Amino acid sequence: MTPWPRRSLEPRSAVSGSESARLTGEASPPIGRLGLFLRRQDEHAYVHDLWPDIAARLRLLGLLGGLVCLLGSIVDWTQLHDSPPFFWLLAVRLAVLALGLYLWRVARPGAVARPAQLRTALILFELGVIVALRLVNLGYGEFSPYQGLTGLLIVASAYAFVPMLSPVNFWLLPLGTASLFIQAYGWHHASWRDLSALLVIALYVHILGWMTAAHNARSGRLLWLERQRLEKEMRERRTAESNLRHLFEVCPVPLVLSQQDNGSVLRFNRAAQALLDPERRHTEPGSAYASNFYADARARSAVTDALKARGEAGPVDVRMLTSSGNHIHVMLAASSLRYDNKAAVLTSLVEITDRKQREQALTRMTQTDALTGLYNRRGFFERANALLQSARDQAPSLLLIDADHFKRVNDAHGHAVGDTVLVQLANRMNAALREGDVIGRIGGEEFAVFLPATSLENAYELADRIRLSVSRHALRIQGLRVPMTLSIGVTVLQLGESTLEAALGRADTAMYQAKQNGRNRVDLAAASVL
Ligand SMILES: Nc1nc2c(ncn2[C@@H]2O[C@H](COP(=O)(O)OP(=O)(O)OP(=O)(O)O)[C@@H](O)[C@H]2O)c(=O)[nH]1
Repeated sequence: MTPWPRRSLEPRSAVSGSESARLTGEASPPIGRLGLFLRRQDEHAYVHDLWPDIAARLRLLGLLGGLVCLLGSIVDWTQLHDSPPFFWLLAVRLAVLALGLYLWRVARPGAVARPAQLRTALILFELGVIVALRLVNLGYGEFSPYQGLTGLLIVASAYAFVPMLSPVNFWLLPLGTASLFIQAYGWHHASWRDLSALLVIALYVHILGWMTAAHNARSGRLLWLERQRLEKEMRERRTAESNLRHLFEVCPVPLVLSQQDNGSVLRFNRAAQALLDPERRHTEPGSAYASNFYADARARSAVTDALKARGEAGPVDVRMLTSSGNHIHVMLAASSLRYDNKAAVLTSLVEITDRKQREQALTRMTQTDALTGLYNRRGFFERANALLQSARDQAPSLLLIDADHFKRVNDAHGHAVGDTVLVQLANRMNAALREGDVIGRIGGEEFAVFLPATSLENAYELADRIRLSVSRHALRIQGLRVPMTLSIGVTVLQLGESTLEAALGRADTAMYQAKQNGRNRVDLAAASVL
């Protein structure tokens, strides 16, 4: 007999709410004292669902029980030979076999699950066995304690083995034993001495049997409810997952799901595929890496660092590279999550290339001198100050260049020619510069040049080259020969100087000094020694 936890030995009040609800969620069907569902439709669903197991046990019971009952005829023969009681007992045993076969048929392999029919067939078979046992006692015309013990053994196996499908199954077993005692005492006049020992065993078998059967019935039903709940949860989870997957796919915002550890792309949604991989080169999971799509490694590591530190990054504007090699601008936001039990990153992208280009065009406009195409004053200071902040090992130098007697050009040839002179001067200066130098027109006929990592000596040489390139070859404008000269002030910045202002003041003084000293000159700022 199966052991069970101590608390289940005590008869229970109906576990309608608490336990089954705790195990199976709010709306669990109530279970009664006998471990059966209180509602018929719940019992029906339970048997229907566990049909293969329940039917297998009952068809074995029907077939074996019926055959064993028939085999009892051999014992009848040894007792009764070919007397009339032998034949009517044979008829009774055949009837029990028929009921057993009926139970087998209802529960046969492949049969349609019919819980109500199965319940009836089981009750009929049990009734048949009880009636047959009583008639055997009657046919033998005597009562022996061995017959009583055999009956109790059958009862004990029934409690342990037969699945209880209705309260009738519980009541029939003690009813069968009670009928045995009534028959033994009332019909066969058995002595109380013989019956008392059997009565103690019978009470023990029935009390233990009821508890075992009720415990088994309850455990089976609770397990079934738990399984139902889990299956429901799984179904709901699968539905939620499929909805999410669908939403992910059709979401108009480009979304990329990637592994956090190596950046391997697990999935693009349609919009992200169209944006980052228009030629659909990476349709298989793992065939692309998120890092491939960043145009700027620094932006990529900023996003990665933020994800590691806070679990999310952005929104931030990032330049990206599509799989076809085009640069695009996106506003990127990313957050860490778990996917397939691994750390993953969901990145959303909003393309802002047009906006960015408009912004850049606008910025260029506000930073550019419309006449010469050089930086204007604002643009020059923004660019040069940015370079100044990043100056590390060698200090930069600054030139301030002013056209000499420019007013005379305007006066002599008109403003339009003056404009062209400014453009040609800008071109000549530009031609003398290296890549990385920054030149701007910061006043009417005044230019500034920022020379990153340039010594005063080199800056002086460059300034003089510029001066000579203008003074040695007069400008030619619409057939006019316009000789021009430049006065240039030169200064070097100190490492650690945070703005250009002081340096510009020094260069301006040096340039003014050059004017004073006769123009067409390069002068160094005071305290600057070559
Ligand atoms: N054509 C033209 N002239 C300009 C522009 N901006 C400023 N100017 C003129 O440049 C001249 C500057 O004259 P000044 O400040 O007296 O200087 P300068 O004649 O070059 O004499 P010094 O600087 O002392 O050598 C003025 O006549 C301005 O009108 C411009 O964009 N186009």
